[in-house]
Amino acid sequence: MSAAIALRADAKALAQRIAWQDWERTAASLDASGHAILPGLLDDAECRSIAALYERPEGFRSRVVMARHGFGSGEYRYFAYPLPAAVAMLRTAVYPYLAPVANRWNAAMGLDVRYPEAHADFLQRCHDAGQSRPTPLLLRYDAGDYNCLHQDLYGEHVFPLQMAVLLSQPGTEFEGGEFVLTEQRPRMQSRVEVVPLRRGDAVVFAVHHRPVAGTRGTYRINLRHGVSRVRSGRRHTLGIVFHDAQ
Ligand SMILES: O=C(O)CCC(=O)C(=O)O
Ligand SMILES: [Fe+2]
Repeated sequence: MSAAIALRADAKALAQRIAWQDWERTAASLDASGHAILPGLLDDAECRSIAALYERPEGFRSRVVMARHGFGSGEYRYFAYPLPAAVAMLRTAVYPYLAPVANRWNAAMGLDVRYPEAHADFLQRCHDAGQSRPTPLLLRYDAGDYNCLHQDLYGEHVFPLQMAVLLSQPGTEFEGGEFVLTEQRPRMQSRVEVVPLRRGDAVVFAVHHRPVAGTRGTYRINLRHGVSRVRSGRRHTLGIVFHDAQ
């Protein structure tokens, strides 16, 4: 079998895995808690081959050493365009399932921005506004590394949901390094959620805020995400942000 045929077969399998996710449950979970797990989005071979790209810098536009910026410890690289096929597929094929949630959230929060059905149309909006640098990224953490709580905002245009796929197996390849989310509710103390992921699972989560229905109407809560300290081993993640960067 030629490499091209193998690649097409993989693309079909990945497209099917995306389509077969329970998107109704995902939307309900996003509404209820601001995040949702997509189990087994990538298979082990895909996780391994995407993580291995980290050692091939020619496919990336930049490298960030987190400690230099006070972001934490560890490093990441932003992919260059054209994105690797699997990364591009994840971004364009997952987006249409999330756009209706994003539109509902904006309506609930009284925000006028609406998102088109196709990712290409949203990217065009970003690019027309000068946000044209690709934001999908690959992260690498070794023992002692962590990612401080943050929000991935890269300009005026923001798609309010993003996704991270865990590429390493907890318990065998690394220990610690939990994905965490915090929610800052108005006039209340912050709440933290630890998201249990296995290799190949993705977490979809709010980039910066989400609506919550209260007794006196809908209010907006502020979210941040990060990664607790990796206690041993090496942990890789693929980050999919749907807006591009200035
Ligand atoms: O490594 C992680 O799990 C989180 C990565 C992250 O901050 C992101 O994908 O935006
Ligand atoms: Fe992030």
